[in-house]
Amino acid sequence: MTGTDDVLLVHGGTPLEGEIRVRGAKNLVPKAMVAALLGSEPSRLRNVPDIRDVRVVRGLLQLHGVTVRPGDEPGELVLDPTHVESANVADIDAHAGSSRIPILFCGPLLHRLGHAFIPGLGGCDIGGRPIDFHFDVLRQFGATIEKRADGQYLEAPQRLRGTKIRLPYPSVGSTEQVLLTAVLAEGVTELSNAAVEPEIEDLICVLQKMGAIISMDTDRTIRITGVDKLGGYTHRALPDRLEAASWASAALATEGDIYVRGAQQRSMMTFLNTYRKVGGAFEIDDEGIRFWHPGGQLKSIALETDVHPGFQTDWQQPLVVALTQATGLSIVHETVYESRLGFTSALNQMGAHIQLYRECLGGSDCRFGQRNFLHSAVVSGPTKLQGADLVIPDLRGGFSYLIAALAAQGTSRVHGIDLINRGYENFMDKLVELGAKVELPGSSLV
Ligand SMILES: CC(=O)N[C@H]1[C@@H](OP(=O)(O)OP(=O)(O)OC[C@H]2O[C@@H](n3ccc(=O)[nH]c3=O)[C@H](O)[C@@H]2O)O[C@H](CO)[C@@H](O)[C@@H]1O
Ligand SMILES: C=C(OP(=O)(O)O)C(=O)O
Repeated sequence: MTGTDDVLLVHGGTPLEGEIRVRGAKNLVPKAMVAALLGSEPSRLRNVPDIRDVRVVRGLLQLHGVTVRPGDEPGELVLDPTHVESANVADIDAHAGSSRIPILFCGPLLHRLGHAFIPGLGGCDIGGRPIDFHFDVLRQFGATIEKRADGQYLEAPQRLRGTKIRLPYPSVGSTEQVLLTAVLAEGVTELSNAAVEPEIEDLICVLQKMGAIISMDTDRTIRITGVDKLGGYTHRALPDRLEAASWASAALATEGDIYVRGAQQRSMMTFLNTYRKVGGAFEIDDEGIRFWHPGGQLKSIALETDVHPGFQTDWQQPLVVALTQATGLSIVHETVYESRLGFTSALNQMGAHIQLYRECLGGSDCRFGQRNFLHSAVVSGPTKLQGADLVIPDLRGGFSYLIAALAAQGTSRVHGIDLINRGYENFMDKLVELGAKVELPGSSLV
């Protein structure tokens, strides 16, 4: 989708109603694909969504000699790493800026080839997003790293060695970096202050199936005993709890009713508690979760994003749109990313009342309180939203703009919708299935 195709006209005011399905998690699937690189046999990954981050990783794996082909069932990939080889730097560099996943190729490539080239990373522009923890831990394993103009060059002169690591913050990517590196390193690795998101647990399940030895304590400590060789895996990816929550927020903001097939209670407990506090209704069965607006007024809340088991930061932006419809003052304290509230200025143009603050509002102090970042918000509601011209800033911000446009009176022009394909499978088809009145300019209602 490019040029004018990248604009969507959204005619708001219709509740979203019906059923959609979420497949494997954007924040697990590409990493499980990278894990396949560590094996000496093919792996089978099921429940793979057709999203851009998956395509990027597939391309990078293929450049390194991994064959990737569809498996027997829809959404299954077979990844064969038997002939891993060095890739051309210029070919890898063509993926610069496309996703955050390339950084996770470091450990597997160092084990398989003794060297790795990592291009500039992409991902959402919601903060500085440094990768210092990643390189600090890789150095501790024994890797050397050289930053050049086009990217990072890494080498492992000898087999990487297990080590004792304490992360300064429970970073998801850095925890995964340690896991993907430690499993084949010599000796034991002890990682403390690790992230323990459900996607990390699922990655550990993948690695255990391959032959890794990994234990998790209740105090954010993960111990990995390195092994000499790993095999392949067969794994069904856990469902995307972030996409599921986005549709749940869309149901609330548009006064709709959406059954999200595939949504799982276990990984969404914190979201579900918050949803209930706001006044949203849900019903859980074996196949998914139905989310709906039960009528009456929504309630304002105090919300703080945090690492798991806290309220996931990627749930924040879509839910804020629903909070514009709640009665009273809601407080949102974003503690994971320093710049994840900028998207609210467009909501204000649509009629919302959202004021940003540099202070840590709503309870605890976070890393950003003394550093001048607008990372707290007060949302006053309810406010009627009006259609507007919107430019999508990032993945979840983009989905939030779609929700806002659907909840608004009148027509919105949403620019940059291709970005949403990075993490939401077939979102246009799903919108149409739910009764949204959306239109690509120049064509009839889709
Ligand atoms: C592809 C993927 O899985 N993305 C998810 C992953 O991102 P990602 O793995 O990039 O997020 P991290 O958990 O690493 O980042 C959390 C915080 O740690 C900081 N940090 C991180 C690494 C580092 O080397 N130095 C550093 O300072 C970041 O700037 C951020 O403030 O976890 C985030 C937190 O749940 C989610 O929002 C993203 O959707
Ligand atoms: C921040 C996100 O993703 P990424 O880390 O891929 O940018 C997200 O999924 O909301």
